[in-house]
Amino acid sequence: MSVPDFPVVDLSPFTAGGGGDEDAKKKVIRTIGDACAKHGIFQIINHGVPAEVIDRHLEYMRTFFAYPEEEKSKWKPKTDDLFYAGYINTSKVSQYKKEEITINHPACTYNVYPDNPPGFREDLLEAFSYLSKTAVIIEGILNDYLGLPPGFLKEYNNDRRQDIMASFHYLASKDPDEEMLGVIGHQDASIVTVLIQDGTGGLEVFEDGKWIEVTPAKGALAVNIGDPMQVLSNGKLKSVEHRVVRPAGKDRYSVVFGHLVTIDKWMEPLPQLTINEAPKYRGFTFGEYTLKRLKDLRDSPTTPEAAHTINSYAIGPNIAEV
Ligand SMILES: O=C(O)CCC(=O)C(=O)O
Ligand SMILES: [Fe+2]
Repeated sequence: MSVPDFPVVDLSPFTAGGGGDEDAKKKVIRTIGDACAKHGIFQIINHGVPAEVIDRHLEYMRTFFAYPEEEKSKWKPKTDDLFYAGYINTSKVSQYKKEEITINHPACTYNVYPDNPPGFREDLLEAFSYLSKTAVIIEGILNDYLGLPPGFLKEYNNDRRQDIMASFHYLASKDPDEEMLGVIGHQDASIVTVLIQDGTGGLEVFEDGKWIEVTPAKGALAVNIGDPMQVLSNGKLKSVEHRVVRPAGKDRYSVVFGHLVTIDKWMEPLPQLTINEAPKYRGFTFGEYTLKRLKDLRDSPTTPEAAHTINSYAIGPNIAEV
């Protein structure tokens, strides 16, 4: 089921040469902020990432993922650490029928870049750079929506080295009885996630007790709020629960850009936003939260309650329902 009211926002007041008029900018801030408060997700057009860059990256992905396993496996992660980059086929190690190539910020020492197809490395870095710029714009918009001092979030989150981009290939399901989920329901560890979806569909969010499809709008990127933003905003912005259902008989390609904070960062509801209301979360480091989540990913907790989420830091009852 799809819902028409996840807004598709025209970001051009912020991307078309930067000289957008103030009223147009205010309108965008209000629409995006309200969407994040209500749904935690929206789509953007005129987002500053050229269509050629998106198409080229998707084309590179199709070529790369069509290679035999032994070729792709040349670009496996360098280490067995919880933090990794490179090629992984998750369908080999879990029920998730997808494969992925992940790069972290170019400054990251454990990045692995495929040489094949030629130019893929440059393409990955180009896509990373564009998606990062879009994420920074969205962070600034949320800063203003929350009434924070100009540039406050940019200053707070001024180290980009933990940012990550994962390019996914979801394998088409063939058997009607096969598990259809590509990614189970979860909330992201990002401040914001910027997502390229091909036209296939399959992204769903959990709202009002049901799963609702986020139908890809033409030329649009999807953007969702992650846990750290829900904590910093004291629950004003919603870290949306979402999942991916593999469309029957069709391969799906998507690119997930996580605009993160560094692991040393202290997370708690911002003082500016807890003047008139009590904090809903206790403080924690991003590192502690991330390590516990990555362990969950590896060890698959047997019940949803056992999984590490921001609710583990909630103060007071029923905080899950913000
Ligand atoms: O592939 C997608 O569309 C989204 C995947 C996702 O939610 C994630 O990797 O966090
Ligand atoms: Fe996600």
